[in-house]
Amino acid sequence: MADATYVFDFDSTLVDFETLELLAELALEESPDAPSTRVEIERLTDLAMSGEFPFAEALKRRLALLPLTRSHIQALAAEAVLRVTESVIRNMGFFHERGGQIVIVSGGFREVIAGVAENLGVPPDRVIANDLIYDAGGRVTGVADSPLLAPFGKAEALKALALPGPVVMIGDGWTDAEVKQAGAADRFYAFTEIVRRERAVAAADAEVRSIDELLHLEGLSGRWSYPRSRMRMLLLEAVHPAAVERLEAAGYQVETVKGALGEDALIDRIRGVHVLGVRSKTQVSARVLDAADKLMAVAAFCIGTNQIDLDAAAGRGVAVFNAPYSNTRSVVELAVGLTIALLRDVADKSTAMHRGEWNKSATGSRELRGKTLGIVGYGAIGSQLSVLAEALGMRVIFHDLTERLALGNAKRMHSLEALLAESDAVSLHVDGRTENTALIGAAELSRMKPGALLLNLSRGHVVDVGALAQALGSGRIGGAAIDVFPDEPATNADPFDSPLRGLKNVILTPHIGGSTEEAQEAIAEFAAERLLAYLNRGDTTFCVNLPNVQLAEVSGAHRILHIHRNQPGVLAELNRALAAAGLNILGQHLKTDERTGYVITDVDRDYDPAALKALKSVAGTLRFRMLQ
Ligand SMILES: NC(=O)c1ccc[n+]([C@@H]2O[C@H](COP(=O)([O-])OP(=O)(O)OC[C@H]3O[C@@H](n4cnc5c(N)ncnc54)[C@H](O)[C@@H]3O)[C@@H](O)[C@H]2O)c1
Ligand SMILES: O=C(O)CC[C@@H](O)C(=O)O
Repeated sequence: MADATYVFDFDSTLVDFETLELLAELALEESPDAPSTRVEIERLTDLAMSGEFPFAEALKRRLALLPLTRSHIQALAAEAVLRVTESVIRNMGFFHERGGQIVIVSGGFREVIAGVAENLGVPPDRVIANDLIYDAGGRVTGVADSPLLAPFGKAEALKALALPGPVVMIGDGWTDAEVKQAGAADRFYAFTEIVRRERAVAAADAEVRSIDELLHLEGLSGRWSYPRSRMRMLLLEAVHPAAVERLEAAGYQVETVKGALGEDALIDRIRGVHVLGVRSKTQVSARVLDAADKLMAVAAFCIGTNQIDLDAAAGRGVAVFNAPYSNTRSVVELAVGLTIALLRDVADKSTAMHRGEWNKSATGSRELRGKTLGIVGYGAIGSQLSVLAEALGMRVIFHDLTERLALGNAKRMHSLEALLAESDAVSLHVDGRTENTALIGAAELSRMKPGALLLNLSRGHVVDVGALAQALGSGRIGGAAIDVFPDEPATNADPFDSPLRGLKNVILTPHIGGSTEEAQEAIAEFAAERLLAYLNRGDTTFCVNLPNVQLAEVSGAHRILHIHRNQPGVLAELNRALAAAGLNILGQHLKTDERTGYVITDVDRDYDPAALKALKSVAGTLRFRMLQ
């Protein structure tokens, strides 16, 4: 199919607008009738594009409605080069390499199209469009007579060119569908990246949602790479819309679900999904991963990744990402606020006021200043809390399993027991590894200072809540602020229960440590970028279960990504397979961890797809994919 001629429509195909609608905006800026005129122009455009009204007549009527001048046309031409469709931008290489095989045919205006055609490498004599006529004052008075204005105009104009090879027509409108119907094209693809017109889709050989899909169907993309718009992303747990926007803008298909899904429900939904996005509630177990026939990556739109079976994912070549710092500050601010609220008994006093009770008393209320805060887990959150607490006048001690830099005057404690014995308030910020289950149980609570406070904003299983309820009930512990629970409801509609309900000086929050607008937006942007870097160029920076490799965009090459079990001889066998496929290696990178290896190989453009299949059978292969 390499010798085909590719004929592209312009409006809503190469660019993301309809010419006359944008001209209406420009020309009617000052007009009091602008809204009604715009509606009429949109109506005529839709009628013409869906084939319900003759194109030439619709063009004439729309032009008559607008006080158009040369400067409006020039302004639109300048804007058009900036409004090229996302998937056209991604596939500039195709347009530049095959400019001589491409024709642009449009009922729009040559002056508007010329700059875009030039940028795409399409020669001026391969642009078929209308020429505007101006009067002496530069006002548009109509369009020059051309075959485009006759019935089946595009088809007739193309026939006159006697194009070589099979002719492939790509466009969003009915006049594009007519090109094949009138015998001027062999195939018609309904292009729906910008607008989906049912009548054109029904008449098409296939619907393509992007240029990537077109190239895939025409066998022109790297035959192993997969068009983005066919890649399905499933984002659960009300991930912030900024992520959806970013991923859709990059050409991927995104589905969202508000709450978490249970294991069986997720197993039902995961088939055919290429990327899964979760927050803290959805358990991505080995069973889920077994059912995930297409899964390439999982993004945790949060810090914790204990809800994901990281080893099982690595064993299937599935990359897992998170957003390790985007909500850190939000958690810290809440921990500080909760400590003050506990020291001043704010929650109980407020509840009493709501019942109509006035209890002005200082008894038991204390300042933060001078108190000792014991931080368990001095990672990103713990160390940031240390800085803020010290700035508020607290004395900070901490305990961590690994060596951590003590910030400010914070003092390291060599055991949890020593920390518990000295702290007025203990704040837990350990990670969610299973070994941390019941890290704070009855024995640890009994080692705390009488009346001390406990805060848990880490993971629910870290505290034995039954033991805590007893210690609070007996007055041994003076108060607690708990944000995370062993059993958390999957959605806001599900009920919540805990032995901590109803106890005095206990503040319960619904796992909102990281739930600020700032944090959720930052997480969405960070995690979406990580996913795109991995999908589009193989970059695994910040991946939590595969070796981290930072990679630049692929340019002038195909990139082969090969994830394998870390066992002897894989690289040698891979390179033998590449040599047998006749591939010239332009660059290669291997990184391993104790269980997995990741090889990135950039090869020159000429390759035989059949021979590449051998790469899949290299012993130890977990996953293999090709970028272009
Ligand atoms: N409540 C929320 O909404 C919310 C928001 C974000 C993060 N989190 C949770 O907060 C926790 C901390 O997050 P982070 O970003 O600081 O993680 P981090 O990985 O940067 O830090 C965790 C620290 O805990 C230490 N640690 C682990 N087990 C320990 C133990 N038994 N004793 C002492 N130290 C131990 C680790 O060595 C590490 O330094 C995680 O569990 C995370 O899931 C909760
Ligand atoms: O947003 C969430 O569901 C979890 C937030 C928090 O626990 C995290 O790990 O970042």
